[in-house]
Amino acid sequence: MKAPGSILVVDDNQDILIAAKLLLKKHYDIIKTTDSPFEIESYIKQFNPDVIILDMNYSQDSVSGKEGFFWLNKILNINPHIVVIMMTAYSDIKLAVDAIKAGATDFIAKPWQNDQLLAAIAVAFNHVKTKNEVAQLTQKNQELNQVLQGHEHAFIGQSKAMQAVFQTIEKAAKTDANILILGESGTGKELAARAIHQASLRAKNPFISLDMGSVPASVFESELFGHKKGAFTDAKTDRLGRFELAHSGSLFLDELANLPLNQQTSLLAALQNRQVTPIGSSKVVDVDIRLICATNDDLHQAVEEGRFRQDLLFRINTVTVHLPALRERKEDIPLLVNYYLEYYGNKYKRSLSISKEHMNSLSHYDWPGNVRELAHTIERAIILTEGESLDISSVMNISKPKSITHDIVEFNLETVEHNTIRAALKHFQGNVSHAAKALGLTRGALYRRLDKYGL
Ligand SMILES: Nc1ncnc2c1ncn2[C@@H]1O[C@H](COP(=O)(O)OP(=O)(O)OP(=O)(O)O)[C@@H](O)[C@H]1O
Repeated sequence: MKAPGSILVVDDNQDILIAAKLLLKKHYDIIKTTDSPFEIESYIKQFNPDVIILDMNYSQDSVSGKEGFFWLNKILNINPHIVVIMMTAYSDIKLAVDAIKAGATDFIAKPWQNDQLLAAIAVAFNHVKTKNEVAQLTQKNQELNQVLQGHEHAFIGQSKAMQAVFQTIEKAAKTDANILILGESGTGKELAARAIHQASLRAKNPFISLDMGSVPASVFESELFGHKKGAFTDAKTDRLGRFELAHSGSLFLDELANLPLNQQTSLLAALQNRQVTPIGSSKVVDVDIRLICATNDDLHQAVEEGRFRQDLLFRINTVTVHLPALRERKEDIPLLVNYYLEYYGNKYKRSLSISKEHMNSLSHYDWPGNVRELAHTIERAIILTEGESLDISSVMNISKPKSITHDIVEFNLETVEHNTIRAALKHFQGNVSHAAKALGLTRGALYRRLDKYGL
C-alpha cells in the first residue's frame, strides 16, 4: 500500500530521475521529477511537496555543491516546512555536514541503495510530521494566549500614580530588563506582568507564570527546572519546567519571597548562566527568558532577616514597578467601579446604573483588598440588586467607616449605640432610610432611637 505524501526529485540527469520515479511511485502517492532546479518554485506552488530530493551539483558547477546550497536555501525560504534530502555523486562527509547545517534533513550518496533511499525518505516523512506538529502547537499556543488575553481585564487607572506606572511599564517592556513588581495583594501585579509581556518584543511567545504562594515548597525546583522520568518517586514521565516552557517568552514568578533559600541559589544560577538542568538530567538546557517577579513582601527586609539572597534581589530588580494601594489613589475608584459594573453587567445580563450616593460611599471606603475586593464587591452587588440602580448596602457594611469601628474606646452599650447612629447619619448625610438600612433597623425603629437620644 502506498503511503500518503508527495515528493519532488530534482536532478539534471534524466536516468536518475527515471530510476527514482520507478522506485518511489511504488511507495508514495505523488512523485514529480524535474531536471531543472529553476522549476522548483513553480512545482512548490503547484503541489507543495512534503519532501524534496535535491541534487547538489548541476551542469554549471559539477563538484562544489554550491548550487545545491543555493537551491536548498531558496526552498526553505519559500516554505520552511518542506523537508529536503540532499544528493550527490561525490560522497563527501564535509559537504553532508554543511548541508545539514544549512537546513537539509539528510544526505544520500549516488548511486544509492534502494533500501537506503527509502529509509532516508521514511525518516524525512517523520520530520514532516514533527514539523507539522510543532507548527500546530505554536499556533495553538498563540491562540491560547489570545484566548487568555480575551478573558483578561483591562489594566486601567487615571490617577497620577497609575499613569506613572503605565509609563514605566511601557519603557521597560521594550528592553529585556528583569522587572520586579511590588504592591499589596489585589493591586494588579499579575495584570501588570501581563501588560509588560504584551508590550514587549516577546508578545507573540509564551507568557508562563508560577505562583510560589500556591505551590508546595518541595516541588518548586521541579516546577521551575523540570525533571526526567524516574528522578524521584512521583516522576512518572519527563516534565518540562516553567523556564523551558517560557523559552523565548516571559516567565512570571508571583509571590517570589516564598522561595526557600537553597532554591534561590538554583534560581540565581539559572538566571546568571541562562541555562537550566532538569532534576535527574545531566544535560543543561539553554533558556532565553525575560523574568518578571512580584511580591507583596518587603524584600529588603527579607534580605536583612536572612530570608532572601541579596545577589538574587539585585539580579531581579533591574526595574522596579510599585503598584499603589487603591486607598492611595481613590480618584481611580469611579473608573474601576464603572468598568466592573459594565463587565459584570454583561456577564449577568444586567444593565444597572449607580447613584451618586453609592458611588460616593465606594469612593470613601479604604479597600484593604484593593481592586480585587472592589471587583468582587461590584459582582456580588450586581447579583443581589433587585432594581435598576446598583444597591451596595447589601454587600458592604458602608454604615461603619473603619474609623468608628476601630476607634471604639467606649463599652457602654447605650453610648456605643448613640455614637454609631450619629456616625451613620453623618455618613449618609442625614438620609434616614439609608442609615436605617445600614444599621439593620427599620425606619420606625431608627426614628424611635433618634427621639430617645435627642438627635
Ligand atoms: N488597574 C486595574 N484595572 C482593572 N482591574 C484590575 C486592576 N488592578 C487589579 N485589577 C483586578 O483585580 C484583581 C486582582 O489583580 P491581580 O491578580 O493582578 O492582583 P495581584 O496584585 O497579583 O494580587 P495577589 O498579590 O493577591 O496575587 C484581578 O481581577 C484584576 O483584574
